[in-house]
Amino acid sequence: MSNDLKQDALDYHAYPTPGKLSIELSTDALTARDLALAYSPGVAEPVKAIAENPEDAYKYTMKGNLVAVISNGTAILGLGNLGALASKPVMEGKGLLFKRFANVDSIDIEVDTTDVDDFVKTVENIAETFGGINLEDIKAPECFEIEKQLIEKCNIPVFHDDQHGTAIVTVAGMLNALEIQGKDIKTAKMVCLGAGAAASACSKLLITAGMNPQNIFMLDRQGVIHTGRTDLNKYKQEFAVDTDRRTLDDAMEGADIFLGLSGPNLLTQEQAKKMAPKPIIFACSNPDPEIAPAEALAVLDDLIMATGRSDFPNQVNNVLGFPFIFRGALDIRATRINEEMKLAAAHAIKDLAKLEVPQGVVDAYGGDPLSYGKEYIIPKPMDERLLNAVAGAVARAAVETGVAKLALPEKYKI
Ligand SMILES: O=C([O-])CC(=O)C(=O)O
Ligand SMILES: [Mg+2]
Repeated sequence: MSNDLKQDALDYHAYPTPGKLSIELSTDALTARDLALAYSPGVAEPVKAIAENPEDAYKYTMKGNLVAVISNGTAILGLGNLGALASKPVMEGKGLLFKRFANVDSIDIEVDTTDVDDFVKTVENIAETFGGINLEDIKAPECFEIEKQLIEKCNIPVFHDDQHGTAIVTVAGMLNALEIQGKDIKTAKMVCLGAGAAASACSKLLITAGMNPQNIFMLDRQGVIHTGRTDLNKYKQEFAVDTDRRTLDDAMEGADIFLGLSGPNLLTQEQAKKMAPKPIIFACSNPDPEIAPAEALAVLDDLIMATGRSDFPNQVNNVLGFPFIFRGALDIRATRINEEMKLAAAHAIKDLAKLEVPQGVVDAYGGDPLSYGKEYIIPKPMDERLLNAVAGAVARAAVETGVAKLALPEKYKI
């Protein structure tokens, strides 16, 4: 990152007040009567109503539009385990995006423990406060167990964004990239660098979308995950393939797709050059990709290149997913976010990229024309159509699969 950007980023967080969020009142609190209603004695009435009927919490409190963004800081972006407190700017950032793009209120909670049971117990005990729980930047493999247990214990949606948000957006962008390059997902060969939360979820959703598991070479720090390895946990074992390829160099030979969900600068130009014609590189490590777009494009002129960043074309980042997915889930009071809802979100994002781009979006991104193609495989986060398209798709899928407690709102009917 340039020194300018670094200092501007620190200033952005420091001024005009520290951090990126604040809490506003949503009712009048001007008169003595207002206070008598808002607090003692009036507050006793909603208390009694909720005690009698817990669903009334949605009617009388902010629960229904409130998401908790919860992390323990063990996998902050692609930066690694920097602790709970250091994750707070990212979690506040997710809150900013929730509010800015989908008018979802959120509060970040940094839980200072690396113990799975401790983490689950903490979240379970506070879950009722919220309409949904967005787990963020928790390292694998703990994140898998944490999410599984919390989904079982909570009757509100629990969603690990780095797994499913990233997977939904990746599948959306990948289907379009494959189409533009004239490749078939059923035969495309992919190298997935990284074997953490995002890598595992992206690979699974790509398999659901048609990719052949035998065509995926996943690599962790030890190299290709293959059936001969004895050091694999059960989550990595799912991706073990019978191959004699061992290193990233071996794996890249003839690959159609490179999907990076690992760390900065781990793919060289020499390795990129080994790919098949018309390759696709999604270098999604944040903030610094596995290979810089300029470096990759310098050696592969027929490449489709995407990163997780907003300052390059093709931003494949979970910001295109989580605000709208929760909007849809909250609007029909979903009890969970199931596979059908995830796939519906991916297809909604994919399809939106093919529509003409409104001038407001073009202007917001510097004025250069944007149309479906190599440098525009996925909509821009500023595209206001995402809200209705993705939230609506999620809400409809929830109703169809029987996990919605409310009827489909008029605005989502098609
Ligand atoms: O915050 C972002 O830009 C995307 C994300 O969830 C991550 O990298 O962990
Ligand atoms: Mg994250």
